[in-house]
Amino acid sequence: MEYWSISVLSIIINALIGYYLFKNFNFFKRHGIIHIPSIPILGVMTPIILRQMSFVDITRRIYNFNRYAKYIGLYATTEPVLMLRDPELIKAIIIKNSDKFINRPTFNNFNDYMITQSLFSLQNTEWRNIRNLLNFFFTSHKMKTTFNLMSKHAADFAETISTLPADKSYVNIKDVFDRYTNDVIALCIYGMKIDSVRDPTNKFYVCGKDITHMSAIRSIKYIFVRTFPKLGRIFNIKLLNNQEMKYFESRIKNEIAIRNAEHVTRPDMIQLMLNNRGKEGQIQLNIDDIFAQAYTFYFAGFETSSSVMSFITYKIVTNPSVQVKLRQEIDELLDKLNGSVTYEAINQLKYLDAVIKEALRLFSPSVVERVCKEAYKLPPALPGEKPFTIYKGMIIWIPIYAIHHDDKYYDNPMEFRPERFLDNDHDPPFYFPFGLGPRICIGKRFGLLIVKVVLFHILAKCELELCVKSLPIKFSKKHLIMIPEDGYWLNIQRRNDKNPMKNVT
Ligand code: HEM
Repeated sequence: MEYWSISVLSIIINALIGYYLFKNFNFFKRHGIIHIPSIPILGVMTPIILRQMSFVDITRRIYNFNRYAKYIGLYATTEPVLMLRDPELIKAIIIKNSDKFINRPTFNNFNDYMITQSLFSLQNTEWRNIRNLLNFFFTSHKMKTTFNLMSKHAADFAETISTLPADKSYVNIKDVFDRYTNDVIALCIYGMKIDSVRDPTNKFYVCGKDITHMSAIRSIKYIFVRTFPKLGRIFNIKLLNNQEMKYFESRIKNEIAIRNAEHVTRPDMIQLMLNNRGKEGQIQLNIDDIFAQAYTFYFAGFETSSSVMSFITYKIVTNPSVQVKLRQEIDELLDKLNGSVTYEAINQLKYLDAVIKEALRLFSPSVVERVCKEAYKLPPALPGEKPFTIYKGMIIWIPIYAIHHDDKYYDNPMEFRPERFLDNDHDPPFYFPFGLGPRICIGKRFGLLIVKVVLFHILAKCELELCVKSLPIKFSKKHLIMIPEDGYWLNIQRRNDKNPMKNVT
């Protein structure tokens, strides 16, 4: 090819790339919408990519950009996104008009089956059918059965950590809770007995931890595929294509094969999906679909629950009067029940419930996302401005964390004060740590139970204290979700005061 034709071709390619990268950049200015300034291409994700700021802090900065705006524009990389600030508008969109905002931004462009087929990513009728099927696992009736499995496991776990030798009693509680959560999810959702607390190199745990870990490289791939879906397809970029994923997949599929061969049934979620096979009019899932959902529940439940446990423990240890009150409440219940604990009884522990709710307010997820299915007209963001119509395909963010930290809705929002949730029949109106509308977290009951049960057993048996390695918790700047930066260390001792928990069942 001649020199001049190469030059022309490269000018055209560069112009196309430039157009593609910058075509949206004036979107909000053109529409006269208040928006947070950011640099082109990387947009508000710049501090995440440079690891300067955690994602929750970024969302709070955008939210606080203007205290009076009903919504604020932003560029998440090259994509224009609308962050809704006004709770009434949020409810109108996500609850009253949920049919127009039922889906999350598409993950269809990912090249991993377990991502595209997961309940998290599915859209419209496909999502609704699977959600209806899986909802059954999270009914309160089903949770009672799950409680028995969970409580036995948690009692055993509390016994193990309460008897650590003195030189090992400084523990990284995040690591310990990771293992505990792994084992409980494996038991209650897959029907598999794993003991990664006593067996630190347990392969299922090691692989599970790897495949849920948003490493720097995975986060970059994730942002890249979301920003340039077509290129993601062309280069066949996968997030979960490693040995650990293959091992995890083989363990779940093997469990299914054993059940098929031996006609074994278990009260878990895998069984729920298997039982649907061959039933007329019911959704039929093949083995890959079942695995995709199994993976989703691990991915969605593991880091969230374990981080919440760590954050709550941190708040308990740094507020000793809270630990005393919790212990009193738990001891009184155990006295009353003669050392045995039931699903109904644990759910009556009002102070424990308030501590968990308050911790979930302070450490809630950053945002939930929806994508618009049909044009939707909004009032002006600020008085005197023009109304704006959200277009089909536009992404909206609901900033849970920022709303939970807004002093308009919570007095001294940074303060840990469980009393906010005591003596109220209803949660505060703008409280939604599990999201909202029809796509609210399906695992909410399970997540609350797993946290409640483990705290109950730990506080009944152990004394938690700060240790020389305890540092204030910081959010990781390496992750899109909120997790403590370097774990969290504390000292765990067996309780030696009056303790009715000697023979707890
Ligand atoms: C305890 C901590 C947890 C928190 C704070 C949490 C929070 C959330 C949030 C904010 C969402 C998005 C909701 C929305 O878009 O409106 C979500 C979705 C979801 N969560 Fe959770 N979650 C937790 C535990 C769990 C557990 C234990 C499981 C499973 C065992 C789970 C499974 C899911 C699934 C599958 C979805 C997607 C639901 C759908 O699209 O239909 N979560 N969660």
